[in-house]
Amino acid sequence: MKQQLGSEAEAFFACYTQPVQRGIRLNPLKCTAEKLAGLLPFELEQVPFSPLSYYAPENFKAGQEPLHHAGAFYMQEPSASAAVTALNPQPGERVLDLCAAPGGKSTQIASLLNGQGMLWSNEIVRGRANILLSNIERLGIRNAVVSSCQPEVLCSALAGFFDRVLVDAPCSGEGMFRRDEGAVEEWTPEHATSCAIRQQAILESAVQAVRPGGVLTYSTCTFSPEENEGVITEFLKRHPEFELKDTGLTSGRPALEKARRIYPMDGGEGHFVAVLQHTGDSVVLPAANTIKSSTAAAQLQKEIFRGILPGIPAQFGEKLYLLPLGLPRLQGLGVLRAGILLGEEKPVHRKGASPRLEPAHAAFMAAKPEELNQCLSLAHDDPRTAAFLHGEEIEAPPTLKGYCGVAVEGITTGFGKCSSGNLKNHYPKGLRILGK
Ligand SMILES: C[S@@+](CC[C@H](N)C(=O)[O-])C[C@H]1O[C@@H](n2cnc3c(N)ncnc32)[C@H](O)[C@@H]1O
Repeated sequence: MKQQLGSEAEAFFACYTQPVQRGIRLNPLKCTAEKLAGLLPFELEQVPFSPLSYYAPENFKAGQEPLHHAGAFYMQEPSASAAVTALNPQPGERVLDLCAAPGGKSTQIASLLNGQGMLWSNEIVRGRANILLSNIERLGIRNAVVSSCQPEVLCSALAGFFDRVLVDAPCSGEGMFRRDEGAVEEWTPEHATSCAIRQQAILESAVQAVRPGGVLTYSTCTFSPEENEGVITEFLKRHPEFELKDTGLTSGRPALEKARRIYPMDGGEGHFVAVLQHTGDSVVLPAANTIKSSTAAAQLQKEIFRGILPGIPAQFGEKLYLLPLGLPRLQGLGVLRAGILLGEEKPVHRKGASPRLEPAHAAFMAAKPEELNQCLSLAHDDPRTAAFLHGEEIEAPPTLKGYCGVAVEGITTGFGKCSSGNLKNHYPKGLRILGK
């Protein structure tokens, strides 16, 4: 680091005697900056890497905040938000996040797509893909596909399909040293070299998925030149059809002239970001999906939502979905979720009876209160909010009957089933706040 930073090395090492920098990112799909500022127990101070991100105090316990359960924000290390700012996704585009769990950058991409276009979030490790999916659900993202697939399989099946691809690569994690002692213990020079080999391999897969004219953004949270400038220099040698573009970031400092390095003294824990543009010719797109519309899914959609949302109501096994428009073929790509999970068909053990349609938590999370047929509105400090998040039955106006959303401060946070002035709790057991 002394060699890399020269006269700034002292300032760099001095940062390691300071507390870790934490960040919180607004989810504009569900909340506004004014609402967030009014309800959080600290002042919002903007970070220099993304207009949606703010610093958070070291002792802030997000999991205890009803607004976190509502999906109003995502906790993200401040400099990590720089990669998606540089990726610069535009509403209506198709964007692939190839190494996506736990979902910090995917949920940021979804915020910028603003419900238009398609986000494909992939995570190779299945257990981590489940965490990614739960964050996609919590933030109410409607237009995402979540998969757990090998990058080479996914990217060759979806060749040329994406306007923008993000590779937020697994790395030696030097930018994590202040918050994760495990990262310090794991670090060896050999580990950095093996990471660089893996990063090259992931980029070799990713490159196939980018359409001509499209953008490939590479990021890591390490300072090692081998995994950053080294990987990009090698990539450009192998791929003359790509050129390095300016990241558009003004914070941090230049690397390879157009890429960007962020160090702890720049206001975040540390990141490297490079933007590569495909300058090649046209490509053959993957086959479109031909999915039959399902009447059960359409019916469940009507039971939950007031109006018709864009998408294709579809059924796979007992599960009912509202699929995003323009999906490619999904077979063999380890897809865990496409679009909104509306709910499930449950068999009724009575002769001639049609199956019961049971809504899913995810369907309510993706809705604004005004889009729901029924919704119980609570203030964040209403004792029923805490009781609901603990999994308890709560009081509701007797006029509410059947499945009903629960909104905290105007943000849908879950649902329940109302009868006789009570709401039976359907807040998922795994998400409940334990203890009082
Ligand atoms: C830096 S993390 C991604 C963080 C994520 N983008 C976010 O912002 O929340 C890198 C991810 O790559 C995954 N990964 C590990 N080996 C991989 C491989 N060979 N190919 C693709 N992804 C891999 C890891 O499981 C990890 O979730």
